[in-house]
Amino acid sequence: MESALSAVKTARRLVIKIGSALLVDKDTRGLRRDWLAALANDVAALRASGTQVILVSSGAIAMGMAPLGFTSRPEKLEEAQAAASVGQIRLAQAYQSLFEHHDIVIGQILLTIHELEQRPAYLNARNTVEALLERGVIPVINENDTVATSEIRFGDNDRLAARVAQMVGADTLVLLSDIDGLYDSDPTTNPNAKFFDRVEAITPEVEAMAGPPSRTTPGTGGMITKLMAAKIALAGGCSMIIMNGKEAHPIGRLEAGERATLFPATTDALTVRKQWIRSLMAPRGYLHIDAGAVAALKKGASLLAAGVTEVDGGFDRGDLVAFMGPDGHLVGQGLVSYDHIDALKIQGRKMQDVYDILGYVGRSALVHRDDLVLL
Ligand SMILES: Nc1ncnc2c1ncn2[C@@H]1O[C@H](COP(=O)(O)OP(=O)(O)O)[C@@H](O)[C@H]1O
Ligand SMILES: N[C@@H](CCC(=O)OP(=O)(O)O)C(=O)O
Repeated sequence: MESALSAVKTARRLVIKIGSALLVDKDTRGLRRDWLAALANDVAALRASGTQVILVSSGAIAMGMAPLGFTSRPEKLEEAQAAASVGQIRLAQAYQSLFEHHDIVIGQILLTIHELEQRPAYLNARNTVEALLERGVIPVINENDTVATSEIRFGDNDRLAARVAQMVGADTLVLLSDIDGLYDSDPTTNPNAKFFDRVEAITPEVEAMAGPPSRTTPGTGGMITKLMAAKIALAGGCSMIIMNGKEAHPIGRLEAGERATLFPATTDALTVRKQWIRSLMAPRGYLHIDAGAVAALKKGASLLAAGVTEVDGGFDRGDLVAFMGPDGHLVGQGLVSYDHIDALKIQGRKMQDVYDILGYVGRSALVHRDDLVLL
């Protein structure tokens, strides 16, 4: 049976969420520099073993409090946003300088719900993460607190991390928290609370264990937002782990047998994605493809522009298009990487020519193999 450790060890793509309470000392309000340096070590080890790591880091508001003279987390949105503005730049600086010691280049991405829910912003964000990972860069993601208004704000980074995990098709999401996992009631108030090392489903009974959101600690979410995150992650085919990250080297500690709560996914991210693509019913366009392309798709390849003989319809990048074989039959469908104007220009052409034709290099295939299904 999958354990929290194997969910980390076998992940090709791992999202690690770092809560505010870990990064910022609750008494001094300063950065826990040694802790972050040790985390950089863990991330370097994961990367060396071939795991792609994406970090979702809170801490902007907490880091901006001391410089602005706030002694508690500001209640007013504009004050929290001012703190985030001051704190985020410090946070990024800290990541940059501490990860540099391990020859790790980091890239900052600040997201709002908009980018996670609306195409083509979603596709741009996803492609940026892909481009960073291809180059060995560790993306460090936070909510863009300074522009997100209250109605469209996550506020906690648990759900943001789960949406990111879903967006990048991560296998496992690790929430590093100030608590080692889920108990049947809040263990900070009930010393007899029972710990779970595995939760198969987020039932109403499980949700009732989490209690209301916390507002007292440097973090914001409490256990309930972690369970909401688990629902999002599991729906995306991503397993989730809650573990205590307070002590240095949390990932190393997991390897040494430290306990954690695992929410195991019952399916993988790619299967979920393919099921979703299969369920889509309204193509915005048609790509007529030759016999060679049909054979390549059957072997699991991406659809290259070279195999396309005709482009029909007015579609945008990311829209659903259907593939028609040489005999006029429906072969499959997928999410296209170019809009119809550019697709028309590159149809039948080799990918090497795409730059000359379009003046930019898009994704290497017209429809990537992860974005298509045969019907
Ligand atoms: N059933 C529960 N199991 C574990 N923790 C719980 C539970 N109910 C409430 N909590 C509280 O949730 C807190 C974790 O949330 P939070 O402080 O927001 O963490 P983070 O900063 O990692 O986002 C714990 O410290 C604990 O007080
Ligand atoms: N984006 C906010 C995150 C808010 C926050 O503290 O989230 P969490 O650590 O999930 O409780 C920040 O950087 O301050």
